Order: sequence, then C-alpha cells, then structure tokens
Amino acid sequence: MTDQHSELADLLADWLPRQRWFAGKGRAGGRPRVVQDVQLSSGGNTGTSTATSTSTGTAASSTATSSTATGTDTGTGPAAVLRLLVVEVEFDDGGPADYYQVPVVIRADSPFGHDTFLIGESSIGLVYDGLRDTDGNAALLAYLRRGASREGLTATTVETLDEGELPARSIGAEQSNTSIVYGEAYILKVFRRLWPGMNPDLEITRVLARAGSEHVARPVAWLSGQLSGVPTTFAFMQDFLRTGAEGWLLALASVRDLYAEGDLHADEVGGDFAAEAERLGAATAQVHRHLAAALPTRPADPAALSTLADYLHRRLDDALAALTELAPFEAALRAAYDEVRTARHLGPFQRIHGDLHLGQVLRVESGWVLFDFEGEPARPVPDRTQLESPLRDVAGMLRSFDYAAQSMLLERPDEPALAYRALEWADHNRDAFCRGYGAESGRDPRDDHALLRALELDKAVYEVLYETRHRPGWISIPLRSVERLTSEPAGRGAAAPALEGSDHA
Ligand SMILES: Nc1ncnc2c1ncn2[C@@H]1O[C@H](COP(=O)(O)OP(=O)(O)O)[C@@H](O)[C@H]1O
Ligand SMILES: O=P(O)(O)O[C@H]1O[C@H](CO)[C@@H](O[C@H]2O[C@H](CO)[C@@H](O)[C@H](O)[C@H]2O)[C@H](O)[C@H]1O
Repeated sequence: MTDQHSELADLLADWLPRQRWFAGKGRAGGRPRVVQDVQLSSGGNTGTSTATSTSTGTAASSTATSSTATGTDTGTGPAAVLRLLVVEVEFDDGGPADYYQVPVVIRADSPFGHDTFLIGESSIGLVYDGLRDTDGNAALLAYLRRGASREGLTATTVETLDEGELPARSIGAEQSNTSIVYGEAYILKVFRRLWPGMNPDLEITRVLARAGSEHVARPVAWLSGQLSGVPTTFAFMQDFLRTGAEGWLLALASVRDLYAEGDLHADEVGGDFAAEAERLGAATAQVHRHLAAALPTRPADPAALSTLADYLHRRLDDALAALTELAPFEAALRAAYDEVRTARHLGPFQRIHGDLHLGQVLRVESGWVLFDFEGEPARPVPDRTQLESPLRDVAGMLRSFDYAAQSMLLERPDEPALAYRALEWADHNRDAFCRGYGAESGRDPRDDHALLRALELDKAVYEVLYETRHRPGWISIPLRSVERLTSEPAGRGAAAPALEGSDHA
C-alpha cells in the first residue's frame, strides 16, 4: 500500500462500519486495505480505453449491436477526480476477508456547503463518497457511455446510451448496494460488497430478458473488473421504471386501510391487495418457469431434499451461535427441518430469485416486475447460485406479507384487535399469492406444506439475524413468526388438495 492508500484506509476504517451495506458489523477488528484503485475521470488525463458494445439478445433490444472500438480515453468527465477503490477488510476472527467497492471523489475544496458525503480529509484533498457526489455520478455515466475500459475495468453497453442530459440522484442509504437514477431513464446499481464472479443479479436478469420475460426491467449496461483474478461484476444498469410503485408501499397502504376501518374484513376494504397478490404469485411462477427452462435444474429427489435439510440445520447452527433469542425454538425448528427429508416436492430444484420480498417488486402498468436477483446479501455468492427449491421464493414472499401487516403494529403494540386483523390481512394475501402461483405453475405451493413451512422458518431465522444487525427494533416480527410457525401442528395448511396427477417425490 502506498502512503496515500494507507491514509485512505485510515479514513475508511472509521467510515465503512457506519454504512448500512457494510456486512462486517458485529465482527471485531475490521482493518481495511486498498487493493485496487482505478481512476475513472480526471478532467484531462490520457489513459487508454477500449469501447465495447455487445449484444445480449435481450427481449427488448433486438437491435443491439456487437462492435468494438479502440481509442484514447481523454477523460472528458468533470474536473473532480473519480477513483474506484476496491477495499479488502480483514477481521480479528481470522475468517475470510470481505471486499467492498468504494468509488471516491477527491476535491481540493467543498462545493457542497456541508459534509454529509465526506469520508474524510487527507493530504491529497477532501475525500467524498463518489456515489453521493454529483460529479462522481456524472463521471460514472460518462465512463459507461464511452464503453470505456481502463486497468481492467470495462463498461459494456447493450446499445448506445441516451446522450441527453441525465441528472443523477443517488438512492440506497438503506439498501444493500447503492443505486443511481439517471434522469428517470436508467438505474445503475453499484455493488458494494464484491464477490469474485458474475453477479447473479446481472446473470439472471439477462437470462430472463433474453427469454422475453415481461417481469424484469431491461438490462442496458454493466461494469466488470477483476477480483482475486476472476472477472467480476462491479455495477449493473437497467431501464428505470419511472411509473413503478413498490410492492411494499402498496401493501402498507392496504394494511393502513384495513386498520382504519374498525369493523371491516381484509376483503371488504377499499385497499384490498389480494388481486395484486394473486397477480404477483402468477408473475413469480412465470419467472420460475423461464429460469427452469433456460438454466440447469436437478431433480428434487430424496438425496437433494436431505442435503437441503442439512443446509437448513447449518444455517440454524450459525444463527444460534450468533444470538440467544432463537434458543427456545431450537428443537421445534430442527423437527420442522427434518421433515424436509421425507417431504414431497414436485418439479426440480433450479435457479431462483433468492431473496424475494415485497420490496423487490414494482407494479407497472403491465403487471409486476421483479428485481434484485442477487439472493440474500449475507450469503456468499457461490452459495446463492446453488439450485434451490422455487418454494424458497414463495416462502420469502409469504414472510413479506406477514412483515407488511406486523410492521404497522410496532408502534401500536397494545391493541389485540389490530393484532388479529394483521394476521387476517397476511393470511388473506398469502392465500391469494399461493392461488396465483398455483394457477400459473399447475401446483399450489401449499400442497408442499412441510417444505414450505421449513423454508418459511428458515427465512424467519435469517430475518432474526438480519434485524439484529440492521433494525433491532423490528426483531419481534420474525421472532413472533418463528414462535407461531413452530407451534403450528405439522399438517396445517396441507389442506389444499393436490392437483390431479401430482407426483409426490
Ligand atoms: N428498474 C427499476 N426501476 C425503478 N426503480 C427500481 C428499479 N430497480 C430497482 N429500483 C428501486 O431501487 C431500489 C434499490 O434496488 P435494489 O435492487 O433492491 O438494491 P439493493 O440491492 O441495494 O437492495 C429499490 O427499492 C427499488 O424501488
Ligand atoms: O432488499 P435487500 O436485498 O437489501 O434485502 C435485505 O433487506 C430487506 C429489508 O430491506 C430484508 O427484508 C425483510 O424486511 C422487509 C421489510 O422491510 C420484508 O418485506 C421482508 O419480508 C423481510 O425479509 C431482507 O430479508 C434482507 O435480505
């Protein structure tokens, strides 16, 4: 590390743990080291660039070109210098190091009049979070537009990007990554925690777009580099769906309606969400069908189910080691996981979304669009790209209905009537989602009750950990669900009749 990099590392040691996307909270030590530093703009430098434009064959971009042009990158970006740092963070526990992407803008002085985006002051100048800095955002767009390639960091575009003025706004203070919206035309997600290899969000979205799915936003560009010698996705740009309404907010509006109507049931209030939940179930099933057709699958035979049960036990081991709250439920959780070994499962294991919830879906005019196919951010990427039961996504969404209803009770804990209504709202929409999924896939997920229940429990266990780390005030939501689901008799919910000809493994 150069002196300059040591200085930057010192600033980051203080700044990184305060970022929502920093996954090392709770791990002692946390020593950052700058392992890559690529200058993307300099207001007049002369690095060599290779412009690349390839066809991804996406549904909506049949005119995508395949051309390569080499030239000199004159660094036509703004005067502020954008540098893309990759930072390795080692911990005292001796576990594997984590890698983070930290674009920074170095400035001689502040144009902002505040230091909200300031990482710190160093001998080379003021160091700003490059994704919150307007010049940094502009430089990143310029790099993508040019299809530039510098020091192994290559921008690939599906087609020429809109050349108009696209003012940037950054979103994602409370997200796993940081996204920048450009003029309501594009959204660029810059992956914060890096794992070697292609990011599953890019991989899966491209597969679905190529298959003609209406349930993803069109991929338009990405930025790839190297990590540990492996080609790795650094950022991913898609069409911005400007009229999209987030599923989570729509669901909350519906819950609010129900809570406001003292005497009415979930299906009687104006904001009933069930028709949307049903459509969302159908969209999810269609996405699963496309993924099963385009990517590898494997039979969900007893060996695969046993491996899955072992995996659920291991996740529980980790959660129990990290916190005490789940200990009272351990025996019941393990019993539920063991049921998976002899569960029935129609259809193969396949690639899935991996972290599906109401905050990962947008309602546009034509229906539901799913995004963020990255899987659970806390899981290592090689783990997230395993072939899995599609019921994991169903379970994720069922948990989300529970969250929507329960989150609004957090501020009104002593109202039993509302608590009852929350359960009613969640059940009503969970049923609708499963109905929609079943109508599209030919099998109602509730037919695979043992597996669905185990996966819901696994998700709730993950959520207990997630909330402990990120939103301690919300931990009661998944904990109560663990309590409720583990006290359910094993057969509940299996009542929905299996469809004719169902093949039960
Ligand atoms: N194509 C899109 N069009 C409009 N908004 C989007 C699009 N993709 C994502 N978003 C919005 O951006 C936010 C962040 O996206 P997400 O993929 O969930 O990032 P993260 O990985 O950081 O969680 C989401 O809350 C969503 O509302
Ligand atoms: O969206 P991310 O990929 O960052 O997912 C993580 O954060 C989610 C919260 O933002 C978290 O989801 C949990 O909270 C949601 C409500 O905020 C709820 O709808 C989900 O059902 C619940 O799991 C997600 O688990 C986490 O991976």
